[in-house]
Amino acid sequence: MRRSIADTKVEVTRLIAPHHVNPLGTLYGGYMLHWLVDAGSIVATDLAEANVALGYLDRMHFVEPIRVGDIVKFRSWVVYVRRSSITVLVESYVKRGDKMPLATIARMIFVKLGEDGRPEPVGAEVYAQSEWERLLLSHFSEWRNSMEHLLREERPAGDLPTLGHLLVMPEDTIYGNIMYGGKLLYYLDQLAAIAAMNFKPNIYVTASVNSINFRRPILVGDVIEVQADVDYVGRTSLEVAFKVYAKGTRGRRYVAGGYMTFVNMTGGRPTPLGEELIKDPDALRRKEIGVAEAKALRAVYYSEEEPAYAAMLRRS
Ligand SMILES: CC(=O)SCCNC(=O)CCNC(=O)[C@H](O)C(C)(C)COP(=O)(O)OP(=O)(O)OC[C@H]1O[C@@H](n2cnc3c(N)ncnc32)[C@H](O)[C@@H]1OP(=O)(O)O
Repeated sequence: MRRSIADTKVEVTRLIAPHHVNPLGTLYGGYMLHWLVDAGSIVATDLAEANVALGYLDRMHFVEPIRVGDIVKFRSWVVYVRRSSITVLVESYVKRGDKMPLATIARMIFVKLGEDGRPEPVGAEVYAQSEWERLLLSHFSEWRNSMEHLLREERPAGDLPTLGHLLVMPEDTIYGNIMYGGKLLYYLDQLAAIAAMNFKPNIYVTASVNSINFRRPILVGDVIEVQADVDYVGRTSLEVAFKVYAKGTRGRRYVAGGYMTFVNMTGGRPTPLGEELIKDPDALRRKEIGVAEAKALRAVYYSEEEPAYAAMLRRS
């Protein structure tokens, strides 16, 4: 089966309710992460016509605050297919009068699963028929093919402080007894924010997820151990590194890991943290890339014709 990238598009719209927002009145990052994974899972499942596993979520930026009563529109596309993996772009936008700025963007890699739960050929491909589709296909094929070493990465040896444990319940799952990636991200956003608050008690908002690798599946009945620590503090932002282990009848195994950036909004706007700290020198590089990308994303808007990401690529 062959479909143009444009033909894979899936749209979902949501209304923001009071229980979705933090004390500042802006949307909790965990809800947004869950909804982005929903939008990505739908478009990947639709193409694969089978179960798909979320394996990797690349830098995901929150570029526009969202408040109660906002209408948020999500659009997702399959932008590249390899043997058994499906690369997906998800964008969300928020209505502001007659304009719709980009609220978030996420790039995800899913893997098609066979009946036995193992990766299986997708059996479908996407092609480009317009200029923006060619731009995205060329960009994402290059990006995806450069990712292999990151997807296979085990976290470096050495533990971070253990922040908490969770028991995986049936309501946390997606297929059979596998924990849903959107639900894990929902919990991780809260736990990483707690790591930030343990470092300094402030009001933090999630600015970005700087990558997360879903290395192994987590099953119902597993106990998840979340380790997290602040590894970088800038003027008003800090990064939390986290590692996730699952413990159960199959022993203790490393299942996921990544980084999230939070901004101190205690003063109602980005507020100095009062001390700078660099535990992980790579965090500086992640921050520079993230800041540049978020700036580029703030300059593009919803367009009926194409993803905002295409406009951003043209400008860069
Ligand atoms: C929708 C959801 O939320 S699902 C629930 C959350 N996600 C999960 O539980 C997934 C946990 N991770 C896993 O189960 C495994 O790491 C998998 C299925 C992603 C990959 O399994 P592996 O045994 O490494 O697969 P294998 O070596 O056969 O490679 C198969 C494909 O997976 C890709 N792959 C391997 N690891 C990853 C990863 N972490 N992220 C994305 N793709 C990956 C490979 O590049 C290969 O792609 P290709 O066929 O297009 O070239």
